[in-house]
Amino acid sequence: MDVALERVRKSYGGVTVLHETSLDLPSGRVHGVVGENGAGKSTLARILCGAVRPDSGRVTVDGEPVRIAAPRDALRHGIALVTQESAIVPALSVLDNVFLGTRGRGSGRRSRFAALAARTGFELPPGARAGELPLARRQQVEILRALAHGARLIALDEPTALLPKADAAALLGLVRDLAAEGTAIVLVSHRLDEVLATCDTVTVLRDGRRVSSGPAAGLTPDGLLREMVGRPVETLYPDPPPVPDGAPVVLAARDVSRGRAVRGVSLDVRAGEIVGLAGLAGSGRTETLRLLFGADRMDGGEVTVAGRRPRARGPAGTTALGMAFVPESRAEQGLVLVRPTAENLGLAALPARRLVRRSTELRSAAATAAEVGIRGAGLDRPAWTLSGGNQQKAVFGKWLVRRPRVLLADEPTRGADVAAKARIHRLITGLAAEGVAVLAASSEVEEVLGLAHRVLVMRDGRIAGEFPRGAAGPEDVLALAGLR
Ligand SMILES: Nc1ncnc2c1ncn2[C@@H]1O[C@H](COP(=O)(O)OP(=O)(O)OP(=O)(O)O)[C@@H](O)[C@H]1O
Repeated sequence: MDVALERVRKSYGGVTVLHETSLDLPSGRVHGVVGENGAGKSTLARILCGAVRPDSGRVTVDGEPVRIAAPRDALRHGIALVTQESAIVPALSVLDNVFLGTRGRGSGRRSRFAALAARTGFELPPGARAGELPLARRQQVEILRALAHGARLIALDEPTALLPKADAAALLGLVRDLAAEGTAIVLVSHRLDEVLATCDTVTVLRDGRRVSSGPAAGLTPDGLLREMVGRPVETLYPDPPPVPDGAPVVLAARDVSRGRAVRGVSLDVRAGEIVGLAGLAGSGRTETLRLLFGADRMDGGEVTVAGRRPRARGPAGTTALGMAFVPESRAEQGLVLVRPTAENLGLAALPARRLVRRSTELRSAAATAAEVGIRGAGLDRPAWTLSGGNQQKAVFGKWLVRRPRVLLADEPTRGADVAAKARIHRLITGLAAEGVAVLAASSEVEEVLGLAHRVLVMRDGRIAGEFPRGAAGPEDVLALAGLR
């Protein structure tokens, strides 16, 4: 089955976000789509899968135009989209999500599920509530769903953004296998090296225009980056500013525990220090940050900020002491997507000033948006109209307004393009230079090593060890993390 986009165009409120763009997506091929945050990659993928209707242009299957008005129609034509912000039904089981909308019930489904799991290597509990799975695993549910529906074209929007290298490599291996069996794949990613290693062809989008499209062979990450941005970019991670001698401990955790996920974590972060939290998926990184912030209740242990215990339970108590938290899932926990971006940027400041003048809010939001480099439709538009990478910048911006004392960040650069990533790193080191204590977790070991003064490695809910800056490479960290 050969799918093609023919001269599709999309605009919102008079702003064209995708100019007439055509793409051929033949079966058995992996087609990469790259571009800066907001370039139009997700819009393209959503048009293909019926989640967005183009203003003009069409989708054809084997040369015949098809009517795709909704994701349901796309699935009927064998086209499925797997996004970063998961489209699963949280209250349903994994099994029910995978077979949602297909015929057949009962034991037949169980054995088909087992077959799909074996084929993909995904170890998913069929009876678990899908909403309880971590984000990276929910995406696996979506991939199984696409396969269960017999999809012949699967578009994957940043499928490796939350995966450590080994898991990312396994997923990309699966992508190649599916292509070898005849499935057409669209791969949207900011990891240019993996795009080049996995794709047969690559299309570069810039400001909603296709600037190039051709075989991946012969392309380099640097060359792609130049085409993406059309100007020189700063991509080097800055060295963190040195921590002054005698800088006081700001964030202290003692024996923090919750079930089997976090088992007696103790750590100190000093003013101006950036501490990285590394570990494999499921090692307890995300859970530890959530406990420190009070997003989940601890079974035992103590958290203090500058020696003081929170006076109220939960985030109310920790934010009052100056803690800020950039969560893993911006859509669920980071932003109120239906509200304007300006309001989101003012959110964290709310308890301090209960009544906000609209003009003050907009002015303050504009300053923050410029500081973090948000690009998109106006600040008065709902936050969901921002592209993924720009939403991530907004989550960051929201906390800058408050000038926190402690910043907890889980996957701080998820979905950010290469330039935006460097920008977020500069923001983090800038906060550290002002004396903020930073604890940042990432599934990307290189990122933690590049950013932090010191890296704590988690394994099975415990801190397995620690490396000062420059003392370890990615392999050392992964070995301590328990990578086989
Ligand atoms: N419903 C909408 N209303 C207004 N603007 C929108 C809407 N949806 C998308 N946009 C705008 O369209 C542009 C392209 O967004 P898109 O999500 O396709 O970018 P992207 O290349 O996928 O970016 P990222 O790498 O950040 O995910 C952005 O400027 C975005 O703000």
